[in-house]
Amino acid sequence: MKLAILGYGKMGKTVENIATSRGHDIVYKTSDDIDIDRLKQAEIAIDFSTPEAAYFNITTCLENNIAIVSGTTGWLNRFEDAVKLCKLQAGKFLYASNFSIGVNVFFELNSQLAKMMSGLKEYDVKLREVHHLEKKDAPSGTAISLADHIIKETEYTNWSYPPEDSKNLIPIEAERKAGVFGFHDVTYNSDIDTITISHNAKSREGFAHGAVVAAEWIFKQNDGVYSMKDVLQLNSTT
Ligand SMILES: NC(=O)C1=CN([C@@H]2O[C@H](COP(=O)(O)OP(=O)(O)OC[C@H]3O[C@@H](n4cnc5c(N)ncnc54)[C@H](O)[C@@H]3O)[C@@H](O)[C@H]2O)C=CC1
Ligand SMILES: O=C(O)C1=N[C@H](C(=O)O)C[C@H](O)C1
Repeated sequence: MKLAILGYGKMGKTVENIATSRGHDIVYKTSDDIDIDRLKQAEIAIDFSTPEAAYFNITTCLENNIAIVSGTTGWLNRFEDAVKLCKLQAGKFLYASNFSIGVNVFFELNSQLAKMMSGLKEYDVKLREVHHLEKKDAPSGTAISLADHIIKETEYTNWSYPPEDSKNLIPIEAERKAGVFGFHDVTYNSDIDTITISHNAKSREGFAHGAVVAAEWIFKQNDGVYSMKDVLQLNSTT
């Protein structure tokens, strides 16, 4: 595939290595405003930019008939607008708060566990995420996805950050620590015991690999808005 990389930072560079090793051509990469003529040389774009830039990058791709895969977090207040534009333009758009296969398995586990815990009123849930010091947004996109998945299965109505002590809200704690690529855990606590599930990323390879696999997958699909669930087709009941 002829690929454009929008956001040539830590993730953009890891994507470049993996995409090149899988035989793709990087025809355009930028860490700044898009040059549309250069973007148009690509068949598909992968965006790992910033919360401020992502929406513009995604919509610019859709307006120019370039399929777009985005993993940028912290811009989702505009997600529905991007979905509308994708449908209007008959484009291809895939978003994931986390592209790693392990985290997508963890998402399924989290939903299953939430379903099991939903009737057990003696337990309270909380989420925790730890990331490297350069991360711009908090809480992480992955933590928000985990909270949204729990909300779907239980009586919790929303999440809180910074964490609030409220029965209806799922508290999310965020910590910034050197060298952490991405750690998430979900804990159910009662007076009797504690149940915790967690995921720890050992590098950025898993995120970048998943994003390139998602780009290869969407390249072969019809127009539409897709998620990693569509790509991975994990064998689950949720
Ligand atoms: N979905 C997933 O699996 C993952 C998502 N992320 C997310 O990806 C994003 C990027 O993460 P990192 O690479 O660690 O950050 P980074 O700060 O290393 O890289 C971001 C790059 O975007 C550039 N940039 C700024 N304005 C731009 C614009 N208008 N157009 C294009 N590029 C622009 C910056 O100069 C920088 O080089 C973050 O939102 C992060 O949360 C990170 C890892 C995995
Ligand atoms: O910024 C990061 O590094 C990461 N961001 C994503 C998020 O916000 O969930 C995914 C991963 O945890 C790494």
